Amino acid sequence: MDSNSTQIKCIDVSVVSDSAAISEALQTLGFLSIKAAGTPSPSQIDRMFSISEHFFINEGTLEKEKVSINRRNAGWVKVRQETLDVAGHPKGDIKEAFNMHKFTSAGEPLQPLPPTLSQHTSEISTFMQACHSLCMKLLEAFAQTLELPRDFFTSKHAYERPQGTVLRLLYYPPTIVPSTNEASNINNEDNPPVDQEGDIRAGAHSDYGSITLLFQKDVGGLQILLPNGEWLDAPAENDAILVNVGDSFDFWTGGLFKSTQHRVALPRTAAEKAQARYSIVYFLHAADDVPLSRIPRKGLKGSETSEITTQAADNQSVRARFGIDPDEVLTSKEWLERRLAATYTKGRKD
Ligand SMILES: O=C(O)CCC(=O)C(=O)O
Ligand SMILES: [Fe+2]
Repeated sequence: MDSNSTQIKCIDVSVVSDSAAISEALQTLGFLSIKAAGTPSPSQIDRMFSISEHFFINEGTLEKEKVSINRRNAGWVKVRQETLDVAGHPKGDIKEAFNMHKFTSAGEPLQPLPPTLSQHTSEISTFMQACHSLCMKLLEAFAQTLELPRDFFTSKHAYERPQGTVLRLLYYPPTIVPSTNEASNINNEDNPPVDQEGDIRAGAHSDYGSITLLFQKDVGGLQILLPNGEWLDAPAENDAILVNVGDSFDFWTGGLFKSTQHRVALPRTAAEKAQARYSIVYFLHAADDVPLSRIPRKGLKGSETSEITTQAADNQSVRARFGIDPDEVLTSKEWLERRLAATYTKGRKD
């Protein structure tokens, strides 16, 4: 195990009751890695990567454009359409994405899907439900960690309540044309070619919801911002699911659980530049009307005992980073809409 994997706390989901380990991970890095999750199973994850690759490589641009990203955050995102770090990388992320809202409990999609995805609705639906159950297990463990009732967080995320939860397929194209080693002018003539110095695959950001499950395959690039300002390279481990908490937990816990910034760097060596990167993300969001208000402080184990932790938490909290007044309470939906409006500077469909 290299030093970077040791910095990311690894827990076995069957012992998810190890609340001390979870608590420490969420209060320091905001990320943890889980192995042996059981569900989604390794074969389900593999299948989702195949489905994703088939969509990004074989689906025609016309079909993709028909399902272009809309204001409900569903659909296809083209290269440079989303700008996660507007200040640092304003030309837009070098990635494509496809966002799917949760399907109905009967497995029906609630948005139009392109042909390469609509032939797999049943597998996609099962995968989403597996991701959701894993998130519910984690939410129960988080509640336990905070000495709150077991269903304190799960009740805010019931599968049938309207919410911003999405399954996102991500494709980061190669940044050079392997045969010529020239910068590739990625699938989109109106875009400038990739600039090795000034571009990024995904700009620095924190996630907006409650829990993020990240599935990676073979190719690294994810970097996590450490408290000392350095970027930690997160290894791409095919058999691990990387879990991080998003802004909602930061709001709920007053910054005690970290919604840590992260980014996906451009590949560095010629061999890496010629490679595409695929990842799959499940973004869990609380139901639309759930307020992102501070949860009872007595539940925040550690917050009274360590003043330093609390101060550090407050300084880096989402409220502090975005200059949000301590009295302003947003709902889960309002926060999501505010963040999306800031990052889709080039527009979305209605
Ligand atoms: O692709 C990845 O590894 C991370 C993507 C990410 O952070 C995001 O989409 O929020
Ligand atoms: Fe993210």
